[in-house]
Amino acid sequence: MMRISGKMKGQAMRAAVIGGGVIGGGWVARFLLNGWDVAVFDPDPEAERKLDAVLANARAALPMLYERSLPKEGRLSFASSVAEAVTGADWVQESVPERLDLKHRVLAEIEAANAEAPIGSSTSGFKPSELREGMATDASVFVAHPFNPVYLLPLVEIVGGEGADAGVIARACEVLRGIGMYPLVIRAEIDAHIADRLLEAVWREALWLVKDGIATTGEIDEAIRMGFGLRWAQMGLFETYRIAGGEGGMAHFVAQFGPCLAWPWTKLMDVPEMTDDFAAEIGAQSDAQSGALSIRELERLRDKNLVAILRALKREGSGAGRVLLEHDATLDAPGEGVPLETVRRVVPSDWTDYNGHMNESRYGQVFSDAADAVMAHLGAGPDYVASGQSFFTVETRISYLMETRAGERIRVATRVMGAEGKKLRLFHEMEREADGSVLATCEQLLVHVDLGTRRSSLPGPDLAERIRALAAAHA
Ligand SMILES: NC(=O)C1=CN([C@@H]2O[C@H](COP(=O)(O)OP(=O)(O)OC[C@H]3O[C@@H](n4cnc5c(N)ncnc54)[C@H](O)[C@@H]3O)[C@@H](O)[C@H]2O)C=CC1
Ligand SMILES: C[N+](C)(C)CC(=O)CC(=O)[O-]
Repeated sequence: MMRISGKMKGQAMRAAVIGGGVIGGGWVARFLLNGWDVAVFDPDPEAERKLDAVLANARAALPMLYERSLPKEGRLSFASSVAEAVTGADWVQESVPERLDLKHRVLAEIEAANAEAPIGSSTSGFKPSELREGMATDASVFVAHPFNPVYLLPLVEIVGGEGADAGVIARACEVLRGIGMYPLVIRAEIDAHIADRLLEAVWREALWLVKDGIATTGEIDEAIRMGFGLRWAQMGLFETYRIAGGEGGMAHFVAQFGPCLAWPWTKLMDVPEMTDDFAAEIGAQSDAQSGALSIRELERLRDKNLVAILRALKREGSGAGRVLLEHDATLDAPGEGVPLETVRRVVPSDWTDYNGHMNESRYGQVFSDAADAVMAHLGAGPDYVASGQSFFTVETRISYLMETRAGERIRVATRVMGAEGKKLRLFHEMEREADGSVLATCEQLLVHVDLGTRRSSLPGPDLAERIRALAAAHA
């Protein structure tokens, strides 16, 4: 009977990743950057070098998604066998190539060395019942199918299949949420789960379009990224089509476009034969389209775009942006020490401008966030605002001392410099975490406000006393 470790917050959790290729490497990054220790086993002598490249990309991208710091990065180790990697692990993620005989062999080795940890398989297409065929116990492996790049995209399709332990699936989902992912539990096992079934239909049609000489690989990509690809990222398929039905919604959409399903718009199950010539033609078109950049360069471009898209979705709380907001809320908030630490984060790339450094408007945001953290520390956070009282900033003076670049970790230390009646004076210092250099300072004057009258007002005696105590501590 498998279980998930009952370790408490603060205790290092350990994942074992078996197979450190494209997907295994992504899992390693996702776990490590969320504070888990990770042991990897991969017989490829180049595995460590390749993993380093994936990790460098992940470190440059994932932390930018958050308004708070991710936990301290975990420790990475390379094991010399499956058994060594999985012994004592709290989670095992199998990510070896998509061959059932190989998966059976590796899963049996995992099970022999660790009969307790849940074993997620990254398989794109195999059903859990197929994976379990070679195993001694009944339900120790389930499908945990991620999407590339695993360190940025939240979706993991979870398929337990018949006989899976519902409690373990529920706990597995909790673990995945803890590392910022979105587990989608699929109720029935089918070949290729949900998403790859959809993707394969699109892939088949795209191959036909190339094969029939209708479109090149580049034209097909433009058809996706200039139009429906953008829609899919934020509303998916059904919600998008509901809107496409106008005020009549889905009913009108189905009435209008339902008959098209019977027309020869698609070739579906008719698969173009992948002859050597056809494979070479696709390869040549793809080289002409994207060959100017190396795969690593393309990965970095992809990651930058994904970070920007995800951060835009986060602003609206839509789609994957909602997952990010929820994960942000679980990360440790600053708000300790004298002076008070009020911001700790990474500078996202969309905060930089044509001069290649953080734009001045973003300093305003950082210091505004710092003031919010002071308010929360004083017990004047969102609940206080909802009760009809708040602070307004009436004056800000920022000194830009050094350049701040994308990807840098910054922290803000804040002192209460004075508190007289309705007025609260703050002084913020923004530092580069790596060397403690002061990058900018900010003097801020806030005034306590009654949100009912929208005029300045004295804070109540309890808040006034907390402000006085903090000012005294910072004097
Ligand atoms: N590439 C993709 O877009 C996606 C792949 N997947 C699934 O993830 C799994 C892995 O696929 P990729 O990472 O793309 O393949 P890959 O070829 O990039 O990586 C597989 C890795 O497994 C290693 N390996 C081979 N035999 C091994 C063994 N006995 N023990 C440990 N490691 C071994 C290889 O050296 C290689 O580094 C497959 O099941 C695939 O279906 C899932 C989502 C997306
Ligand atoms: C091509 N693929 C079947 C391996 C793709 C996936 O499984 C998911 C993805 O990341 O597209």
